[in-house]
Amino acid sequence: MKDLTEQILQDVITTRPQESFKGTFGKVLLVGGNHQFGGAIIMAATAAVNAGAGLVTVACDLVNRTALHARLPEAMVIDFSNQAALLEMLNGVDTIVVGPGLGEEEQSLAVLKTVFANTKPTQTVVIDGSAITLMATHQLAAPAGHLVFTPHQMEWQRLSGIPIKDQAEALNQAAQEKLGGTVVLKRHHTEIYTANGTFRLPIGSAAQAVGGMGDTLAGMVGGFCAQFKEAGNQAVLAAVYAHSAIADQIAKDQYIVLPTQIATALPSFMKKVEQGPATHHIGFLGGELRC
Ligand SMILES: NC(=O)C1=CN([C@@H]2O[C@H](COP(=O)(O)OP(=O)(O)OC[C@H]3O[C@@H](n4cnc5c(N)ncnc54)[C@H](OP(=O)(O)O)[C@@H]3O)[C@@H](O)[C@H]2O)[C@@H](O)CC1
Ligand SMILES: Nc1ncnc2c1ncn2[C@@H]1O[C@H](COP(=O)(O)OP(=O)(O)O)[C@@H](O)[C@H]1O
Ligand SMILES: [Mg+2]
Repeated sequence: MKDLTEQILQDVITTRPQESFKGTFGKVLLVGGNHQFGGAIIMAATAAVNAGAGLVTVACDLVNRTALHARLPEAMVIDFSNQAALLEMLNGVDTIVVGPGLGEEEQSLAVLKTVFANTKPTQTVVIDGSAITLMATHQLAAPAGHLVFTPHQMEWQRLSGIPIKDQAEALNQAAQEKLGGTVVLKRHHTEIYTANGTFRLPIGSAAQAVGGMGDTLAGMVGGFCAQFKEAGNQAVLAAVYAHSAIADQIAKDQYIVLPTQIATALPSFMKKVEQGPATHHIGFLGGELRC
């Protein structure tokens, strides 16, 4: 297993081409946020927007619409129970993030089945939270697309059948190969299982053990995959690294890190990476963050 380094940020977060428009940087659809877990999809969508996705739409329970718009007017919103609207959005985006706050009710399952039946091989599909649990409990086949699973250890137990205490590299790698796609196994020192090897995140801390931290990561992964398409899987690795690098910065002054602070800090963090380590005395991750 190879430790990720800051270099992954330099490799992926490059200067935007000036001859461009919002479509250049990818269209993301985030599906989740039922009547109970609206905060999850708001956090994920905020992370996707702040990570630089060109155009972001949320499909959720409309009870969350006002809150979403009040927090994030950059995002558009559709009703996740409106089949026609959902199909149209699924057809028009590059990247789909499904699961944050989706819940495990009948309605959640129906929405997930619609998503899984209508993705395309060219799309990136980030499968998080409730979507992983529903996939496991209802034995749903994986959808078409470049798949990125982002389970925490219990979600990985549900999906892979490997008990948490047995989640070691060889078993996890075998389960990833069977499943296809990339697996971001979230834990202290998150592990990323890919078709091209296994990586370990050497940074991050217990200050991140706050509800919504994974929802934020899922949105960041979606945003990075949409914007940095050519980077492929490297974009996933960069999102995972940036998420905890920002958290470590904030944790220098705070006992806990709020997930929303990570999203807020993202644009300035990415600018520092773009400028490169040479412009800073103690490395670009040593600079001040706005959050
Ligand atoms: N503000 C919002 O709207 C928020 C909405 N959210 C949304 O809620 C939905 C459900 O997601 P979930 O992760 O909260 O619940 P679930 O999948 O049942 O897992 C919890 C169970 O697994 C166990 N467990 C063992 N190891 C673990 C580990 N390493 N990491 C985590 N858990 C671990 C754990 O053990 P326990 O804590 O009881 O000891 C417990 O028994 C999902 O859609 C998500 O997006 C949340 O993001 C919160 C903020
Ligand atoms: N002790 C810890 N050390 C490092 N990272 C942690 C720790 N606890 C939680 N995290 C990170 O926080 C996130 C938690 O994800 P998840 O459980 O899905 O949160 P939620 O569903 O509440 O948004 C993951 O990225 C995980 O790696
Ligand atoms: Mg989660």
